Amino acid sequence: MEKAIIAKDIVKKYKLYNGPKERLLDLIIPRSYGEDFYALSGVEFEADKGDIIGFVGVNGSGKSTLSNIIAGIVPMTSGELIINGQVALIAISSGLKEDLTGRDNIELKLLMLGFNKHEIKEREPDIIEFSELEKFIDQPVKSYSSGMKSRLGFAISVNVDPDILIIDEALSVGDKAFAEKSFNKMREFKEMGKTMIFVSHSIKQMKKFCEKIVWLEYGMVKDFGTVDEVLPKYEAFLKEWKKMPKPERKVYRQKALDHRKNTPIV
Ligand SMILES: Nc1ncnc2c1ncn2[C@@H]1O[C@H](COP(=O)(O)OP(=O)(O)OP(=O)(O)O)[C@@H](O)[C@H]1O
Repeated sequence: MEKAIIAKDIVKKYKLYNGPKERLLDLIIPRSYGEDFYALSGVEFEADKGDIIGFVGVNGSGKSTLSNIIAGIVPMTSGELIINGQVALIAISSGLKEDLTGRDNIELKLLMLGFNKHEIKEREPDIIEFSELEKFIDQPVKSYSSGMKSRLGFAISVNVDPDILIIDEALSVGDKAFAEKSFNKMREFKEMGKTMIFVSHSIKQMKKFCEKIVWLEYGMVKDFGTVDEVLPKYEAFLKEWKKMPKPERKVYRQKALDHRKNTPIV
């Protein structure tokens, strides 16, 4: 089976500062201030061409960081990432320029992807129609609701015909009818053999749509396998997690982080 994504030992390190002064001082005197924080460490998974993979995990587990690294928006600190094909990421307001109008955003995004003026004019009406933003398309994006931004982002991304489509929570905002239309579009993509990564807190959507699951926990892969293998375990965990009082969650988190400390990071 041809691979669309191979991720090996992906690490993303951020530096956390106590305020802007520390950040500035760290710039002037390198490595003088700030604390290392690993948003991802040792992340590994593979996607075959045509796979639909769900990223799950509680808040802050690293789903968006991993999505952004795969989309080339955020650089990784270390690791190896092989991507076969063009990637499009749809996240709430991802990559939209707030001061530009919806139409300008469409044109800019397509220009950046290498489409010429003629091709842009040809695709624009389909994008506007799909987004259902006809009345607002010449208004600045900063006046849009998060649902409207998500619709514009979705309409652009599916119309540029990517090989790998990442949808990060973009269908959790906005109306049900648009989400249904988007799911139909995604089913079309699936039939065309495109690879998709779907990030959502909705187990129902995961079951409906995904074939494989990457379960992230504090920046590490807790489990990777088929939906039938991984989702029941994740659901059982979530049930316990929701019942867990805060101090217990802290202990759980610490155990996971200690485990990571004992796992060498290359
Ligand atoms: N630019 C940044 N600087 C410092 N820390 C960051 C940065 N971006 C993300 N993080 C941290 O990295 C961790 C992973 O964040 P990420 O947004 O990837 O998680 P997530 O699983 O997508 O969470 P959610 O479900 O809440 O969207 C979090 O602890 C977050 O605070």
